[in-house]
Amino acid sequence: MTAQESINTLTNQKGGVGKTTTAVNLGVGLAQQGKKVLLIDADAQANLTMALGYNRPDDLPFTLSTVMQDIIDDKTVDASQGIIHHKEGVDLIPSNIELSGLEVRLINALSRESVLKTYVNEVKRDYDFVLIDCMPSLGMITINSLAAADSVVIPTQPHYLSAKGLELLLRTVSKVRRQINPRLRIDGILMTMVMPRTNISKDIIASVKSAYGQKIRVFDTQIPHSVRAVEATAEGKSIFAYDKGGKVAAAYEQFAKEVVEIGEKQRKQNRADRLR
Ligand SMILES: Nc1ncnc2c1ncn2[C@@H]1O[C@H](COP(=O)(O)OP(=O)(O)OP(=O)(O)O)[C@@H](O)[C@H]1O
Ligand SMILES: [Mg+2]
Repeated sequence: MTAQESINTLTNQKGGVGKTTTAVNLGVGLAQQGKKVLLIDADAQANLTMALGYNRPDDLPFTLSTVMQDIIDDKTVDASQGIIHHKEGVDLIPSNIELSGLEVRLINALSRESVLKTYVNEVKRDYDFVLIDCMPSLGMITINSLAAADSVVIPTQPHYLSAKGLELLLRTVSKVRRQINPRLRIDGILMTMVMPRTNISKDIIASVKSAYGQKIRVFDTQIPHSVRAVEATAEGKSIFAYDKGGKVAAAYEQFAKEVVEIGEKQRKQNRADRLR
């Protein structure tokens, strides 16, 4: 497999829907499929950084805000500096609270939408997948993530799915596509924390499929609700390291395979389009 399969951003401006949990477990799941994966923590809350066991992100000397600030200041960036090689087989650009200050500084920066893209372009050749974990907002850093990405994965808790919220996100993606990043695709909606036996989950998933299924894929994989997922994060481990035989690990393994498959189909499609 060639490098640079895909740069995916996990976005939903709704908080607590499973973006970070999906970034960790999709990332490690892809690494277990033999892919080289870089995880980028694009949230000042640093949940992704902490979910991988770095409990004191504010002590880290080198984070996403360091590189992005260097790019804004037009300094040369040593792209590999500060990348953490994690023992579960993924690489990580961590984050900390300093990223919240950057949100404001970006407003006056030159090419303010493409600072993260400049960085990703430097590092992506070393990876098959770059996964960007967004914060729950549609601010400048999230716009930077959408500008840097090839595609968007939208984790959604069926319980909280708000049609209005999804519309806003889809409008933002369309706007980014028109104005900044024409190649941006939506890979699909991932149902997280699903309680399979409850009617509310079933009804909401069915209504999402009927409302959006024509335009947007709803991934076949659904991530079940389980306290194991919460415990794994608290321990600073992926679900594969924490509860390998459990249903959440099985679901994220299946999701990683689904993402690889979709990527392969997409590349075939891109090649066919180029030949046309
Ligand atoms: N499959 C699951 N089953 C049960 N709880 C889960 C599951 N996935 C995630 N959680 C828990 O739900 C909470 C929110 O998850 P997570 O932090 O991944 O969401 P997020 O979208 O990244 O949140 P934010 O918007 O704050 O960045 C966390 O406490 C997490 O441990
Ligand atoms: Mg998060």
